[in-house]
Amino acid sequence: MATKKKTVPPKLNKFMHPRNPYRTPPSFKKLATQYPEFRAHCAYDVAGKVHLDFKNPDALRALTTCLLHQDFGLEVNIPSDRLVPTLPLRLNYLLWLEDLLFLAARRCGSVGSGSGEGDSSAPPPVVGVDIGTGAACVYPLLAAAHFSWCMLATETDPASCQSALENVQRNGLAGQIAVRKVEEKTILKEVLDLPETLTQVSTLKPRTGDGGGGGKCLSRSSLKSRHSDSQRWGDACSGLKKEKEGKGDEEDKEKHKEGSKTEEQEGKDDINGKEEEEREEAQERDYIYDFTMTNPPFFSSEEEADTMAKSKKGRGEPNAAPTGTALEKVTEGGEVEFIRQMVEESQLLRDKVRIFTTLIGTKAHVREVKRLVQEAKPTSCVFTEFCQGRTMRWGAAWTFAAGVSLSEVRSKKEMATKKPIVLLLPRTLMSVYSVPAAWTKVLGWLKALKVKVEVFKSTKYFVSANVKAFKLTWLHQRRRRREREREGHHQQHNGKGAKEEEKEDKGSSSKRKTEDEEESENKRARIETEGEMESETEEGKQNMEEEEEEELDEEEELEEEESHEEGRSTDKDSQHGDIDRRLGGEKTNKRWTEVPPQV
Ligand SMILES: C[S@@+](CC[C@H](N)C(=O)[O-])C[C@H]1O[C@@H](n2cnc3c(N)ncnc32)[C@H](O)[C@@H]1O
Repeated sequence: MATKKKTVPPKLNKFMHPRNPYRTPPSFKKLATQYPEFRAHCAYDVAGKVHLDFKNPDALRALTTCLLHQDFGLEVNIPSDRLVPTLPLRLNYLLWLEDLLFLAARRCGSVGSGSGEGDSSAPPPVVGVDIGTGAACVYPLLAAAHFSWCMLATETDPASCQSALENVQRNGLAGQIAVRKVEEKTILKEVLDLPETLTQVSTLKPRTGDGGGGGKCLSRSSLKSRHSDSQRWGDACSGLKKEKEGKGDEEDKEKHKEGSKTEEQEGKDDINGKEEEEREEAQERDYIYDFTMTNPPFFSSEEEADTMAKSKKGRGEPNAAPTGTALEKVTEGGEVEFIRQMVEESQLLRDKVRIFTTLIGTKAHVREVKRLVQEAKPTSCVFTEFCQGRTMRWGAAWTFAAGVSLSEVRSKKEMATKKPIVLLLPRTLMSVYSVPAAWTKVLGWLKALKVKVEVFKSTKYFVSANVKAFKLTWLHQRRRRREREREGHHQQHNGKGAKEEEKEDKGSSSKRKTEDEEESENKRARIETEGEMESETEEGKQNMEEEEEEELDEEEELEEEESHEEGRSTDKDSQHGDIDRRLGGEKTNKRWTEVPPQV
């Protein structure tokens, strides 16, 4: 009897964050040699290849704790009845945050609003908040060890809170990470604003010297240089590469000052005036927290958690064991309700927190979260996807800070899906063929079209701007093209015989089918990507929603990647899945070359 072939979804590692060290999977062989507790869960085949039993929660726990030790110098204890965090996803989220922070630093002065205590010349450290840190305290520990950020970690579950605290102390990071037990209904407002919390946070500072991950204080200035270096590994922030080519901000500023005002500069000044004002306003504001992050409990009830864990969704049995308790997985109203409350509270804390973020566990919730975030009317918001192994997660970030456009941070997947449009201006259009001259030309055209232009940065070498269309002329493009084609076809048809027409029809229908398939593929890619969406005008928003609705109607439910952890999913994370198939020291040795040098 023929057995049904199991569909294996494609691996998404190439879309992992460019600086994620686990883009190249770790060597199990090496890990097994170094860590007996990991070796205890390994089996060797005749070729000497190491296999891990992903269905065994203890094996998953050993993998995570050994990697945390090997790669970040962290000693972490994960209680046997608590969630085992997978590291590739955790790093993807943190690295995305780093990109957002860099953007905020570039756009509105200092990032790092916590204490710069003791040394008045030292730039203030980055201070972040992890809501629902879990027993491992994984995000704060990685944030402290690898990025040198200071963290406030909150947790409702007393046992997890105690375990988190012990993990922090075990790693000598109590001066850099504060852990607070909070009440269930508390998310942001009731904890971030408390005088006790503020006192606690004001004493935090990055550990001097080289922490586990080798990080040093990642303040505003170091964020800048870290990112310049990191461009060698990838272009997480659009436009940054070109900025580098522009030989740095300072030099540009000087040149700007020195030169007399040219025609081009006057054109720019118009737009940049408002931008400057916004930037100054943002600089004046003193944020206590640079960001908040959370991996919210996902389910609304234990029954839902069970059903989801058992649901195969056409992907076969879970490859890895679900870990975590109901306490960690369930919250009243589920993930969306948790995020709704957080968004609501973020409006009250707009002057205390620079960037709010959340992880979204399933694609089905992304649209609702977008709506919630946009309704809060942030100055900017962005949505992204986190790809690792065969698992996808989504992220949302929003800010009320002036002059920050979060959508400048693009995910690799989005960049790969959306091809850039390249237009070359003919030399004959300008007497001087330079970037400023070209920009003046383009700006003239855009003004004539009454298009809204927001300039992010303008130098001698490049201009980065956000251009918002006056109205959505591209909507229903496909339908319109079809109509045009049909009209043309009818006109032709009048002068042709029936046989000839039939022949043609066959040809065009197969061609149409291929076009349809192609279009559908593109849409699928677009929907899967769910790229960033800036706050738009009301009309824009509505149109965008219509467009999305159309896409979703046509595509129906896209298969979602879900992870083993928290019982959310059926598929393994790359950390737990890919790696056993890729052994060998060479790849492993190369792994860390993907991480930019610590600043
Ligand atoms: C899905 S787990 C995430 C744990 C960890 N951050 C991680 O990513 O591995 C969610 C955690 O949030 C905690 N939690 C639930 N509601 C909370 C709230 N209102 N404030 C703080 N923590 C909460 C749960 O106890 C649980 O530990």
